Amino acid sequence: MAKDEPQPWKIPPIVQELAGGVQDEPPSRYVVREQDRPAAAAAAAMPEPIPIIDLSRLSAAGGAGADELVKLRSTLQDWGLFLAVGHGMEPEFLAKMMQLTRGFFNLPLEEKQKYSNLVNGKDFRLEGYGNDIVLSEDQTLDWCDRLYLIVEPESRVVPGLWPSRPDAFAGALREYTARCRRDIAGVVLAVLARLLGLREDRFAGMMGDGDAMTHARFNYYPRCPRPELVVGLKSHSDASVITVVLVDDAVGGLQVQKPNAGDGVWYDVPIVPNALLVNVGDVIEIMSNGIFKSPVHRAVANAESDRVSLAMFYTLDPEKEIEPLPELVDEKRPRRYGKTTTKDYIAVLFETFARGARAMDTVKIPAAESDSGLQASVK
Ligand SMILES: O=C(O)CCC(=O)C(=O)O
Ligand SMILES: [Fe+2]
Repeated sequence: MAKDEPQPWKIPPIVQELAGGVQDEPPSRYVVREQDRPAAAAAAAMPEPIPIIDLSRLSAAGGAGADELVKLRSTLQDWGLFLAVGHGMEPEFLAKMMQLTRGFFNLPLEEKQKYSNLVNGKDFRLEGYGNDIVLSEDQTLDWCDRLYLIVEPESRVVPGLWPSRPDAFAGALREYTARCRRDIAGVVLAVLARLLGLREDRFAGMMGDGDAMTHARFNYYPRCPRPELVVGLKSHSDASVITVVLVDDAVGGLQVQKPNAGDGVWYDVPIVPNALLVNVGDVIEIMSNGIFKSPVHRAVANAESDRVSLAMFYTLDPEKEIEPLPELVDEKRPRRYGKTTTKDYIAVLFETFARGARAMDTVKIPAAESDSGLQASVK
C-alpha cells in the first residue's frame, strides 16, 4: 500500500455510535482474548477494610493524624491506591462534574467531532475527542470513547479543544483542575514524600517544574449487550506520578489487581459516594525504587448502563529524567529501575498499551532481593 493511502483500520469508530447498533455480539475488533475476558464471576469484592483515607485527618495533630498515616501506608503497600474522602470538594460540585461529563458525551456527534483527536480526519494526536491510538490492524479495541485535554500549565492549554458545550464545562473544569491539585494531588504528594522519609516538597516541587503537565481524560463507556466479551479500558498502569479519578457514582466498572500478590485476581473497586480514587503512577513506582507500586487496573463495560469517569494524570516535565531517587537506593535496596524521561516513557506507554503489554516492564531491572526488604524501609 502506498505510504499516503488511507489505512481505514487506523481510524476506529466512535464506540458510542457503534454501540447503538449492536444488539448482541460486538464486532470482532472489540472481542478480547479468552484469558482477558471479564467473565462475570471472575472479579472478587475487595476484602475489608476498603482503603478509604480521610485527607483532612492526615494533617491533624496527634493520634488521629498518626492513625490515618499508618492506614495510608498500609493501603499504599497493599493496593497502590485508596479512596480519598475529607478532600473538601462538595458533593454538589462532584455531581456537577459528572453531569457535565455526561452532558458532553450526550451531545450530537457533529458537535463532539469539532474536538476530534484525528487531525484532518486521520492523523492521531493525544488531545481531543475520539479513541486511543490504533497502531496495528489486529489491535483489540477498547469499548470506550474519551476526551483528552491538557489542563495545566496554562501555557499548554489549547483553548480551541475545550468544549464550548455544555456551557458550564470549561469553567467547571478549570475549577476542578485547581481544586484537585490543591486539595488532593498536593496533599497526597507531600504525604508520600513523608512516608518515604523525604522532604515534603520532594515530589510536589517537581510538579511545578518547567512544563510539568496535568492531563484530564474523560472516559465514556457505552452500554454493551455482551460486556463479558469486551473491556472498557484494557489492563494498564498509569504513566503518571499519581492519578486522581472521579468515578461514576452509580455504575461500577473499575477493577484492580493487588500489586504484590502476582496472582492476577481482579477486584472490583467499590463506589463510595463523594470519594475520589487516588492511585500511585509508574513515576512514583520508579522514583520510590519500587517501595510504592503502580497498580494494574482496567475498566469493564456494563450490560445495563453506560458509565463515565474523569481521570487527572499528574506528570513531570517531558524532558525530566525519571529514575530511582538516590536517597532510596543503597546496598540493601539496589536499584530496581533504569532511567527514562516522561516524554520517552509516555511514547513507550502508547506502544505497549496498544498491544496489551506494560510500559513498566521496559524499565524494570530484575530483582535480586525480596520485596519484603524494600517494604521494611518505608518510614
Ligand atoms: O474508568 C475508570 O474507572 C478508570 C479510568 C482509567 O483507568 C484511566 O483513564 O486511566
Ligand atoms: Fe488508568
